[in-house]
Amino acid sequence: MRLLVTGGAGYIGSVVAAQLVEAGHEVTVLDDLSTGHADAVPEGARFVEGSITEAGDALAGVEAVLHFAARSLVGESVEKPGLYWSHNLGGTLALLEAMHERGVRRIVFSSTAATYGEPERSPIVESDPTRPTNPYGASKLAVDTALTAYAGLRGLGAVSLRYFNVAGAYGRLRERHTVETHLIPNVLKVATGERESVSVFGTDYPTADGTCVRDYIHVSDLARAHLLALDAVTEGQHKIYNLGNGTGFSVQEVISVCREVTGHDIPAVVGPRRAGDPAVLVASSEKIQRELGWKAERASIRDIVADAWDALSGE
Ligand SMILES: NC(=O)c1ccc[n+]([C@@H]2O[C@H](COP(=O)([O-])OP(=O)(O)OC[C@H]3O[C@@H](n4cnc5c(N)ncnc54)[C@H](O)[C@@H]3O)[C@@H](O)[C@H]2O)c1
Ligand SMILES: O=c1ccn([C@@H]2O[C@H](COP(=O)(O)OP(=O)(O)O[C@H]3O[C@H](CO)[C@H](O)[C@H](O)[C@H]3O)[C@@H](O)[C@H]2O)c(=O)[nH]1
Repeated sequence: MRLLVTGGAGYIGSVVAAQLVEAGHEVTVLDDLSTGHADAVPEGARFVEGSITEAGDALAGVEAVLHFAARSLVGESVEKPGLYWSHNLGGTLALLEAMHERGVRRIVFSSTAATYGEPERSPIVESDPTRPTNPYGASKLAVDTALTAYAGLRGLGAVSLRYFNVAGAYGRLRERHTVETHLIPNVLKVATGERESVSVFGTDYPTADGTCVRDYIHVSDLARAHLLALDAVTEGQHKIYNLGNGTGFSVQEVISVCREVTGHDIPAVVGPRRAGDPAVLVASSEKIQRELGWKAERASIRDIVADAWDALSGE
């Protein structure tokens, strides 16, 4: 298929773009490089530098869009909510209008566990309440709502994938955020000497060791789900799937695995809680397994950390 990948110079979008090229698709990447890197765009993909608000020309001849471009820092979204509403919701609405004008009727969208907010139960299923606790999650939920409306009103075919904690690397493609907030890359940067220690944000949560529990999914397994989602897009329907491994690991457990993998003692400094962090976020991915046949191949936390470490330390 002829595909447009927005945000394809970013961490997850570049891995999906690479897998799409490998599968024989004709890929155009549209990215404004606000947080991405031009050298992450895979060989074999066409690169257009620009914003999703001006997607017109990049959509020529395109059959489906995979939409990753977004602002995605929870803390920044609390400080600058307008930026998140305008980029994530406003930008996506502009993209949807441009798609409509060009007759592009299929989209796969990067949604997030942050749409659920503080969960009532674990693991989280797709029918659970969505009560986001920050503008980032709220803006992503608003896009999900818009996709449902466009499917009903205009016959758009949409699949939203609600990622939990994405980690690991795909060959050389790894997390390279200038402002890095995610746990695993920050812990590994201690092992490379880029940071002196890692902060543990709170040890008084109602979990076994007092630190937050998250569901880490390998970026390669996550990317593969997008290829399945693309095949599952049905015009007039909006389908939503969680994507995680169904197993939670605490911050302390992740740091221990990073110590084992790197052989570095990785000093950890206990600090206060980070605002807005739920204690436990674990996905039920039973729906995508049942309906699309998705199955994780690199589910172990050790493999996830080892691949991230190989990519980082190999540079
Ligand atoms: N990393 C995670 O754990 C995680 C979890 C849940 C959801 N997500 C979602 O997955 C998607 C990708 O996340 P990521 O971690 O790869 O982030 P990233 O910052 O590495 O990638 C985002 C890319 O989008 C580009 N971009 C941003 N705004 C743009 C715009 N207006 N026009 C064109 N390009 C633009 C950036 O330059 C960047 O290359 C995001 O939508 C994010 O909200 C990520
Ligand atoms: O230096 C750090 C970084 C993180 N943490 C902790 O590690 C856990 C994981 O934090 P991340 O920042 O790696 O990931 P989040 O769970 O905050 O965020 C992820 O899940 C969110 C859903 O709530 C969004 O989807 C978001 O895009 C996605 O990255 C959290 O308990 C956090 O407090 C630390 O202790 N120290």
